[in-house]
Amino acid sequence: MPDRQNRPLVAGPDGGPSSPFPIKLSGPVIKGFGRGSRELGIPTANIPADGLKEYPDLESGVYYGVVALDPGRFMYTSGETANGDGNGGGKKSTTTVFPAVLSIGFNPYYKNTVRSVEIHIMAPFAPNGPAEAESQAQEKHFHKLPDFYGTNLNLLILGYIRPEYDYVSLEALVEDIRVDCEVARRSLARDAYACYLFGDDSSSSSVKSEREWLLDF
Ligand SMILES: Cc1cc2nc3c(=O)[nH]c(=O)nc-3n(C[C@H](O)[C@H](O)[C@H](O)COP(=O)(O)O)c2cc1C
Ligand SMILES: Nc1ncnc2c1ncn2[C@@H]1O[C@H](COP(=O)(O)OP(=O)(O)O)[C@@H](O)[C@H]1O
Ligand SMILES: [Mg+2]
Repeated sequence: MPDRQNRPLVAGPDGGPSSPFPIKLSGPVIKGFGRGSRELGIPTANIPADGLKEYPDLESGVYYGVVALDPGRFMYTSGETANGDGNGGGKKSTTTVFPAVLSIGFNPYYKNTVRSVEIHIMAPFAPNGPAEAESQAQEKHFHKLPDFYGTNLNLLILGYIRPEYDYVSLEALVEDIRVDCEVARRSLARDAYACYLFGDDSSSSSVKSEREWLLDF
């Protein structure tokens, strides 16, 4: 395993997602092994891996992106952020678009035999990006929502962070995931990525259509 001390805190080009991103995956939230919350303190919404068949070359690893949950089953009600709904305020849709970090693969630490897609949904942040203090506060506790098993989830993967690793301890795995959350937040706060979260009027037609897909349930 390479040096995990001095990791870059931003991943992917500043100009926006580049091929093969954005990658679209969706499906109902299913049960995993129950380790995310219980052992790591980091809940991950697992969705079926079938959608990966369309991307046979996609390597296992850790990615960042944006997520929406079917508002017919799950409605986000927290007023934690500056804009509350995470959509930048005053937008047509009230469905929250969340920043997310995810793992695709076999979880080498646990030696799974089946490939899984597991998404940790992070707290929404304001359109001008997470302030340093807000970011540090979020790092202390991983974001927890009420359970939403069975809810349809749409995911746009926007960038790649790192390969999956085995670890010497659970603490080392959790610490790397903490840094992944920071990398995802900083990467998504850049203008060419934040538009997927906030959908401002000046967004390009491709961003608009990808957001339409994201919010279509
Ligand atoms: C951002 C992120 C990065 C992860 N990186 C790794 C990793 O490098 N190696 C690993 O074995 N598991 C990794 N995991 C997966 C965790 O081990 C997994 O979330 C945990 O086993 C929970 O599984 P469960 O949903 O089946 O309960 C990562 C998970 C997340 C959310
Ligand atoms: N921030 C969050 N991100 C993802 N899932 C969350 C979050 N908060 C709560 N959950 C809930 O926790 C479940 C995941 O917990 P986890 O311990 O990983 O269980 P499982 O092994 O069944 O995936 C999700 O399916 C979802 O219902
Ligand atoms: Mg999980």
